[in-house]
Amino acid sequence: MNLVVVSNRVSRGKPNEPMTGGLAAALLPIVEKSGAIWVGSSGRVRDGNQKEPFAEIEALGAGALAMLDLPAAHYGGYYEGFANSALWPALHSRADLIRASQEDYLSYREVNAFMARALLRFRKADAAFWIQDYHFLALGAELRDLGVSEPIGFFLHTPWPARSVIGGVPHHRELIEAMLAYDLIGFQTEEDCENFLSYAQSDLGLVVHDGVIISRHGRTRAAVFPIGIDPQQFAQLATKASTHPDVSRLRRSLNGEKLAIGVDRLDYSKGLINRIKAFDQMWTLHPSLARTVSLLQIATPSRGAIEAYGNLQSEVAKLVSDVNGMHGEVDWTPIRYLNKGYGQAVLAGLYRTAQVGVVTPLQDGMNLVAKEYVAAQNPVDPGVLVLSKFAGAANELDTALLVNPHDIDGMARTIAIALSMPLTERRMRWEAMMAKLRGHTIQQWFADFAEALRECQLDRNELAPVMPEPALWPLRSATTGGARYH
Ligand SMILES: O=P(O)(O)OC[C@H]1O[C@H](O[C@H]2O[C@H](CO)[C@@H](O)[C@H](O)[C@H]2O)[C@H](O)[C@@H](O)[C@@H]1O
Ligand SMILES: O=c1ccn([C@@H]2O[C@H](COP(=O)(O)OP(=O)(O)O)[C@@H](O)[C@H]2O)c(=O)[nH]1
Repeated sequence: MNLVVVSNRVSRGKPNEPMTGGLAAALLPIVEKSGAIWVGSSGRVRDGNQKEPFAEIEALGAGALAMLDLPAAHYGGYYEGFANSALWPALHSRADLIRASQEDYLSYREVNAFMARALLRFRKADAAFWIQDYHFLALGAELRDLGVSEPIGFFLHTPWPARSVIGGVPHHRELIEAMLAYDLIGFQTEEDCENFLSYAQSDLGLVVHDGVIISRHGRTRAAVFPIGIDPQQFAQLATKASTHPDVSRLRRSLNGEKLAIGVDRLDYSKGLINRIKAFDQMWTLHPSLARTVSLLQIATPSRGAIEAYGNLQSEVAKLVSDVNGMHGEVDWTPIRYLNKGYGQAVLAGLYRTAQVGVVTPLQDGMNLVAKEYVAAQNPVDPGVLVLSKFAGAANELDTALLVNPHDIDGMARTIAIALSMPLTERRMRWEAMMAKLRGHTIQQWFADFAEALRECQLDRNELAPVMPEPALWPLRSATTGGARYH
C-alpha cells in the first residue's frame, strides 16, 4: 500500500525544535519509518488561483514530506475561522465558544477542495489516503468527486461530542454526511465512536450495524484506535537529557525542593486556569508545602490570532502573577511559567526531573504529554501522574491519580497525595502504566489502522454488488458498537 498521509500540521523532524501539538509529534516517526508521503500545510499562503498547487517536497527518513502553500484568500477563514473557532470548540464540548460565519465555512470547504486537487499529484498505483483530523472532514468527499476510488481513511485526534453539541456547528449535517465518503473513520475512545455512530443513526437516520454505517457513499466503518507514543524512545531521550544544560540548571535551582510539571498548548481545553487554582488552593490549605514544591508550567503559545486564545493567555498570565504574588517569598517562586516551546530531547529530561506530572484538561482527544511523562520516568524512583478523567489517555492510564478538572479542591488534595506517595505505590502504578504504553505504541497504532483500512477495501469489493439501492435508505438498526483496535 502506498500511503499518502494528510494533515494540516506537519513536522520537518528537526530534533531540537518543539513539536507543534501531538498530531505532528505522532505522525513524524511513522512517516520516517513507513516510507509514506505526508502532505500538509507549509504554514505559508499564496495568492491567486493556483492551477498546480505549489508544494515544497523533501525527504523525511524513508518517507517524504510535501508542504503546500494554502490559498491566501481562504486560509484565515479555514484555520482560525471554521476549523478552530467552530469545530474545535464544538469537538471539545464548548458550544458557548462556537463562532462561525458563512464565509468561514465556504473558506473551509474551499481549502478541502484545494487539498483534494493537490493530492491527485501524489496518487500512485496501490495508493491509499489517510486523512487526519477536523481540518479535513470533507476531504474524502472532495476526493471521491474527483473520481478517486482508492481506500480513504480518516482519523480524528480530538474527542467527538454528544449529538446535541455537534448539532451547534453550522452545516453539521452536510459535513457529517460528507465524512461518510471515508471507508474507515478512527476515533481515540469508545465514547467518541459511540457519539458519532449515534449521530449517524439518530440524526441522519442511517443503518448502523456493528460499527458500520450504510449511506449513499456505501459502507463506512467507525472504530477505536487510541494513539500511542514510542515509550522506549522517550525513556532513552529522558536518560540522555540528564546532562542537557537546561535540565541540569533546573535540577540545581530546585535545592532539594520537589517539582510538579505541566506542559500544554495555551488552549482553553487544557484546563490551565483550574490547575493553577488547584495549586493556589493546595498552598493555602497546606502552608507546609510552600517552599517544598513548585510548579513548572510550560504553556506554548497556540492559535494566538483567535480571540478566545488571546483572552486565555492574558487570564493565565494574570492568575500566575496573582498566585506568585500571594504565596511567593524573596527566594522562592511558586510557579515557573514559560510561554515557549522545548524540543522533545529537553522536554523528556524536564519530565524526569518532576516528581508529579499534572495533566488536567477539561476535554482532550488523547494527550500525549501524559504518556510521555510516564515513559520518561526513572524506573527505580518514578514520579506520579495526576490525570484528568476527561483526557482520552485516562482510558489506558487508569493507574494514574485520576481527577475531575472542574473540582479544584479535589485536585488540590490529589496533588498533595501525589507528592507524598510511598515508593512502592509509585512503582506499582508506574509499572502498570508502562505496560499499557508498551502494548499500544505509535507503531502499533499505525499498523492497526493500515490493516483495518485494507480490510475495509476488501469488504467494499466483496459487498459492492449486494449494496441496497439508495432509495431503500435510510433504515435504522439497534446495534451501533464500533470495533476497538488494541
Ligand atoms: O496544529 P495546531 O492548531 O497548532 O494544534 C496542535 C494540534 O492540536 C490537536 O492535537 C490533538 O492530537 C493529539 C494526538 O492525537 C492528541 O493527543 C490531542 O489530544 C489532540 O488535541 C489537534 O487535534 C491537531 O490537529 C493539532 O495539530
Ligand atoms: O514545548 C513543547 C511542548 C509540547 N511538545 C510536544 O507537543 C505534543 C503535545 O501533544 P498533546 O497530545 O499532549 O496535545 P496537543 O497539543 O496535541 O493538543 C507532545 O508530543 C509534546 O512532546 C513539544 O515538543 N515541546
